[in-house]
Amino acid sequence: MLYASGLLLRTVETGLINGRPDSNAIFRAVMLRAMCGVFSSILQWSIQRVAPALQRQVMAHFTEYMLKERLRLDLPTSADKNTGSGLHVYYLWHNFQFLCGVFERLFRLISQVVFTIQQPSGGITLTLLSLVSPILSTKLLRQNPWSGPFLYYASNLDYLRVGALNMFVSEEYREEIIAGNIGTWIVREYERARKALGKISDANPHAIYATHPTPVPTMLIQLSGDLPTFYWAASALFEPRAFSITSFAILQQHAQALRFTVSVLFNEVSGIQNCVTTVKDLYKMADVKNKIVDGDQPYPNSALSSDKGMAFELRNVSFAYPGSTSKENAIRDLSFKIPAGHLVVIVGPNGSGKSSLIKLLTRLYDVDSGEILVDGIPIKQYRLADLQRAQALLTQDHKLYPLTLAENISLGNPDKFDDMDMVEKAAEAGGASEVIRKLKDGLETNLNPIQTAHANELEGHKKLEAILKNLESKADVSGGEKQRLVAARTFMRFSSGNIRFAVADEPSSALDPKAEHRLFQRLRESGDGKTMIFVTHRFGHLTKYANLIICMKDGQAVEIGTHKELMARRGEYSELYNVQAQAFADSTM
Ligand SMILES: Nc1ncnc2c1ncn2[C@@H]1O[C@H](COP(=O)(O)OP(=O)(O)OP(=O)(O)O)[C@@H](O)[C@H]1O
Repeated sequence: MLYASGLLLRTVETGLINGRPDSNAIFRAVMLRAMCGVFSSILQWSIQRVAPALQRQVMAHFTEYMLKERLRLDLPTSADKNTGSGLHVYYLWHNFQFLCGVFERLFRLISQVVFTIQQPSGGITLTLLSLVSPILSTKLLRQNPWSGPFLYYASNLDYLRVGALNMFVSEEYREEIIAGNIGTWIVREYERARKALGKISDANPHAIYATHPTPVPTMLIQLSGDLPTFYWAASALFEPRAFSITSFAILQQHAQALRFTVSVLFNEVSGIQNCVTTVKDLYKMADVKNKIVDGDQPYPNSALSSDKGMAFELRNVSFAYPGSTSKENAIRDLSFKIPAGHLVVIVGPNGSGKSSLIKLLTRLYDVDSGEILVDGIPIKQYRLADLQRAQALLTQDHKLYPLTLAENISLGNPDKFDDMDMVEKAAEAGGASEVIRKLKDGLETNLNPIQTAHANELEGHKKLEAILKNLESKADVSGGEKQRLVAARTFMRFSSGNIRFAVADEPSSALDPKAEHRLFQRLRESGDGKTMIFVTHRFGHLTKYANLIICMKDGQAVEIGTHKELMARRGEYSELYNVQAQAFADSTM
């Protein structure tokens, strides 16, 4: 287009100087310019048409890649920040678009340089002069703190207070703010902190530090941008015969276009580095090795494993969560044995290490020192998939998946995914049948559907409002009902017939006493005499079935034995037990 514009100007100028404008030549130049315009529009339109399809394919490819790579990570590895967990597939698409843009600008630069160099009056000099301003601005702006790596943080306590108090507008706190009547306090405290902050700027650090202390760099950049004009003025003085307004206009156009393209490309250099880093991070995901190393021994071991389930032995086991800032280990020098088929109850105060112990026994984490043996050989020697197939774990943290309830329960035993009879039996065992019956769509209800509706300025648009309301309406259940549904998934897991070790880690915190009693009873029945561990704070009715009670405190097993033995000892366990028994004794008075 630059070439066509130049040609048109020159043809018109020649015609004016000769006094006989060449209408054919002018027509051809106009047509060339117009065709360039048409071609450019078609090109842009095609890109807009192709881009969404390309975006879909690129994003679908990388979404699947990231899904696979993330799902294969174990717990300690996925907690590590260097596993590409911060990557989002949109970045990849943007990077792709960005790189396409860089190539486009490189092509543009080459064509602009080629045309500018060919200009009759000082094309090469002009090309070089056009580069001065972008180079200078890159050099001068390098002093700007934001062009290199940086980290900034706020340390002003009043500023942090203002930010924290501002968060109270979130819906999350509404109920407690109203119930606790703390709205007035929040506003008062906000005003105090705001006043204390005074005139200290709370603008973004970019805005505060972006400007240079003197105007000199900006002036230099501006003047260097005018170098092609100065050059043209000088050549008009020294070489008046080569001087013409047309050549000035053409050179100006070329110089401006060139300067702009080079500036944009220079600014994009750091972006290219970021792109390369992102792509490297993406492909590094495939190289991330799981911290929990798989073993090669099959489980069950025909020579060692008992039909009664897994037997455990812990030898001087210690464990701290990776990256934990706690001064104490979660588990400290723990040693005990659980014979196959035993029903074990683990009790102890909050933070005493009960759940951490379960995570080690189910090999969600590895011990830091010491050893755990399963059926006589180190747990690390078994194939992880075999161990996982033989375990059923139910905790209070387990979540409902964003799928239908039928699928939520079915996934306890993916081999019997479509077996609705089994799903219904599992729901019954988990105490969830009643919950499901109450829901309009029953087992087909999705309690956590992904939301895709997007609306804007709907006020007054009754029809659209009604559609949105319908789209957004979703069923909800109580905390205890959710626990029943999650428990149903565990009962489905029992139906695989492979379970040799079952754990229930406080799965009943939100259940009413009757439901809790029933859940424990059904779990014991489904456990079918295999090794089973219950972690609970309300252990009264479980103790009579327990072969072994482990009382934890500060990451250690302070007492191990049967209910009778531990009560006779009058230690930690009997104290915990008596507190609960006392409550019942008092209530009968
Ligand atoms: N993911 C984690 N990262 C770091 N520390 C953790 C993590 N989970 C637990 N801890 C710490 O490990 C210690 C033992 O926690 P654990 O959850 O095993 O206790 P618990 O006996 O199950 O407690 P509760 O009865 O409250 O469930 C606690 O000090 C806790 O703060």
